[in-house]
Amino acid sequence: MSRAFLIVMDSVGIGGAPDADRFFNDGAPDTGANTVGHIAQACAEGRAEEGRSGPLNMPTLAGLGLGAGVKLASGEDAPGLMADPAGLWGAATEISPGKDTPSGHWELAGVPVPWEWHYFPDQKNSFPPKIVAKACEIAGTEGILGNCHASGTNIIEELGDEHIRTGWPICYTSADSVFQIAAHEEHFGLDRLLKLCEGLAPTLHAMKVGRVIARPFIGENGQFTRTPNRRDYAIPAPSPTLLDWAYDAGRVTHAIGKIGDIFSHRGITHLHKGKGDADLADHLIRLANEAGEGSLTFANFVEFDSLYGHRRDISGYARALEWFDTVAAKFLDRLQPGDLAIFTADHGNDPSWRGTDHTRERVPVLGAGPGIGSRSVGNVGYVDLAASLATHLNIPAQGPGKSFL
Ligand SMILES: O=P(O)(O)O[C@H]1O[C@H](CO)[C@@H](O)[C@H]1O
Ligand SMILES: [Mn+2]
Ligand SMILES: [Mn+2]
Repeated sequence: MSRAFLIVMDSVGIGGAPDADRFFNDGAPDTGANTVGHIAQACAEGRAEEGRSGPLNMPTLAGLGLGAGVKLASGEDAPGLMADPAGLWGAATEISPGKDTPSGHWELAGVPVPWEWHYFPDQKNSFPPKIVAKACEIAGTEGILGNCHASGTNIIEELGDEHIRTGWPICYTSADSVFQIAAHEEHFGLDRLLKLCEGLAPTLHAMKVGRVIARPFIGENGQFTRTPNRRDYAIPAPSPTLLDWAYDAGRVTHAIGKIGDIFSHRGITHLHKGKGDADLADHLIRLANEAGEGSLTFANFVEFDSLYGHRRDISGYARALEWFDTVAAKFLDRLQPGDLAIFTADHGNDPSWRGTDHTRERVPVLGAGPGIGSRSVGNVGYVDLAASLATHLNIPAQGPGKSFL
């Protein structure tokens, strides 16, 4: 028996998606977007100097083959990361018709999305009247605020005071298939916000809206901050995923961070959450020491995406990558003979790109563990990660993936 770890660095794409021309930011295609490549280039050119300095410094993940993966996926150089790979390395391509978190994670877990998501139009009154009416009915309010595409941090700054005055929830969406509700934890109430999201979810899921997301915030007088009590209510995956395969085979499955929400809490025996990625890193490192034989640990580190990608903050994203690299080193040091850990991502979110939405990209495949050795797996599919981890764990896989082990 051996252990498996699947670690998703949310939005850490490496460019080169063959269908990037079918995905958009601000109405223009994502062709050419490259999260890691463009951050590395900005760092090398001195354009990412806030709170850090110089070329992107990621010795551990670059050592496994991150820079080589960027080159393979996109043909571009990633200055500072072009070490000779010492791990199992490659690039993975998504086929699901969405560049969002559930699509990416489900496909990495072996299940491509078989349907088209419903997206709300980028216009005044993005939401149909029946959805607005349902939100009002559950919330017990005369109306909603927002009803448009927005950045979550901007909209609470704009509408936070009005929300406190009227008591109306702030409902907004983005280029993703999401219905997001921002509300004040004290004035509106956190429980009331969660009940509102939970109550709306079945109707929105029936329309193939991927997630209803609670976005609680605190503060007063135009000064508002979001709290860690975000909660995602996602449509269940259409068929059993890697988590279910492991669970059904009697294995222990550890979910770190958002994984529980993304998989509607299916196939999970242990949930490990935290206030931020630093807490999640502690969980990951602890589980490298403690996870039992035959277990699967599936982690998501969200702050690359939520704090820096959507905010188009290149320095911040670079700081997060450099910090995470030190976490990866501590984690890898604790792996045991027979273990396999794969670092990957769910989509891109190039902080140098136009707009504020995700970017369609390939993602890295970086496999490591004592005895795993160095080899290119080439260009694989997202689903092949699930098949490979199933092979490693010696459990039956389902769906279209092929193991690269
Ligand atoms: O701007 P915020 O609220 O962070 O929203 C972002 O977070 C959502 C879910 O990950 C994305 O769809 C994007 O809109
Ligand atoms: Mn994501
Ligand atoms: Mn995102």
